[in-house]
Amino acid sequence: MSSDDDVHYALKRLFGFSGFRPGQEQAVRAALAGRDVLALMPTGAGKSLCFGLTACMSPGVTIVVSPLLSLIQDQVVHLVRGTASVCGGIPAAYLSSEQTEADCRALLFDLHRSADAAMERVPGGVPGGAADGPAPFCDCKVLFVTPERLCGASAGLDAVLRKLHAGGLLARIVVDECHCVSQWGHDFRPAYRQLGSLRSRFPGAPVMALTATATPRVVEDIKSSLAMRADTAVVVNDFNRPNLRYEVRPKPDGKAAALQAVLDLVTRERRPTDIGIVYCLSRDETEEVASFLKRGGVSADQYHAGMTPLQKQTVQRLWQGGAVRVVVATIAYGMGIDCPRVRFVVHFTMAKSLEGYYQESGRAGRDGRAAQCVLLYSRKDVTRSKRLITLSSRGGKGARRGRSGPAVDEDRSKLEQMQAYAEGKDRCRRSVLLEYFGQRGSAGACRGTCDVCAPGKRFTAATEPPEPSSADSRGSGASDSDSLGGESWIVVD
Ligand SMILES: Nc1ncnc2c1ncn2[C@@H]1O[C@H](COP(=O)(O)OP(=O)(O)OP(=O)(O)O)[C@@H](O)[C@H]1O
Repeated sequence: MSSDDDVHYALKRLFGFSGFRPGQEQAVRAALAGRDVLALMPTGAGKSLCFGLTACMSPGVTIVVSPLLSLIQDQVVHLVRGTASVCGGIPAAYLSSEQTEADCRALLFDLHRSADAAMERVPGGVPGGAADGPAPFCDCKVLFVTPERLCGASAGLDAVLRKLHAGGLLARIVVDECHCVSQWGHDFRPAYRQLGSLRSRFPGAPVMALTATATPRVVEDIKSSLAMRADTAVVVNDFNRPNLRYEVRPKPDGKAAALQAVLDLVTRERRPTDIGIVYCLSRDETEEVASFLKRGGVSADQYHAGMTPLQKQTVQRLWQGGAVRVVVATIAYGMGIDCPRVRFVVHFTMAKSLEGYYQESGRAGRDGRAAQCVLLYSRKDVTRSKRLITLSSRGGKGARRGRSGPAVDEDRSKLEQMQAYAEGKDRCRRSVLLEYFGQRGSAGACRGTCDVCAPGKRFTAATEPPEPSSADSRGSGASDSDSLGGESWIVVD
């Protein structure tokens, strides 16, 4: 186990941060003590640091399973470039189908070499690894892979992992966005289910699982699906995002009026420099809304799963740079979008679950400053979503695949809870969200920052404190720790 000073020194030396955010230190310390860790931290809380720092402080290579290539690329860039000016860049890499054969082979070769060196250090090649002395240098400390790649038929990767494991250099297996493991989660991904086999494939390698959205039922499912140990440290943060202002407005009847409502919101209620996201249900709808906004003089672009990786990257880059103000997106624009200064998130169509809503609206205000989250609600949209759920059991177009029986019932029940949130007139929006994640005792957390607690109030830019002079309040990455999200954390042993 590392001493207090070691962990703080490494945080400053590697990431340039002078303090931890809530929950980070507990997760890192438990992991460094060799325990499995399940961390539930709200969007933007800094989950990547939990595995990044732990990886740097552990001998060997940490494998990070992440659901999307775009997310993986983003995380690698953040780890390597984000720390470049502080420590020269944490060595991270990824394996994907988009890399050339030669690049994949070079990376696997490097890992093989490290594992061989580890075996040579031990008399007779008996695995002993880290405990037997300083680990040999390995060019890669964090290796990102998709679940399909890790559990699929990649013989090269499998051989490397076995060798690293035998040499005691498989430091940890991290399952990012681990709610994808669960059928009861809102983003179930069949390949995540197979990750449970990693425990028997690599006995002794600790597991760290991270998510921003998991109900108590999903937490139990994650623990058993990943075969996490009985003494797993469960680090649960306060999910409250005090800087987000929640509001539900009736969506005007008729397409033209609904589109005008979004345009008004983006132009009249926001500053011309504010960037934001408008979520829609379908690709066609994103195109329609983006075109309308553009005709209304707003620089907007659409983003959905039907676009090429290059098109998606371009939109994301332009938006993060401020050249595009509004991204009109399906839920494909969600996990891993890490732009600190998003001032508004509008749901043109209701999310299909409260987890989805929490995660999508949670893209706003990651710099800790006030941000507006508006849901435009119409019963017709509920009907559309219900139809998609029914289609999903038959594998219809635009529907979630692979849903059947109890999972479809679960989807219906989640939609009903979302509908209840939208139609609720007397329950604080914030409390409904927090209680959904099992965080009771949230009364008083809102302080008039939702439309139920402050009836008739509009949480526009005019009601927010003035912008600081520097456009990006995150700064160089060498900032102090800030209190994004709640102040408290709980560790359940
Ligand atoms: N201790 C800290 N002090 C200051 N900034 C931090 C700290 N930890 C993380 N950050 C910054 O916070 C931002 C968000 O971190 P990160 O992307 O890991 O969040 P996340 O929890 O993975 O969010 P999401 O679930 O939405 O993807 C990053 O830019 C990161 O550099």
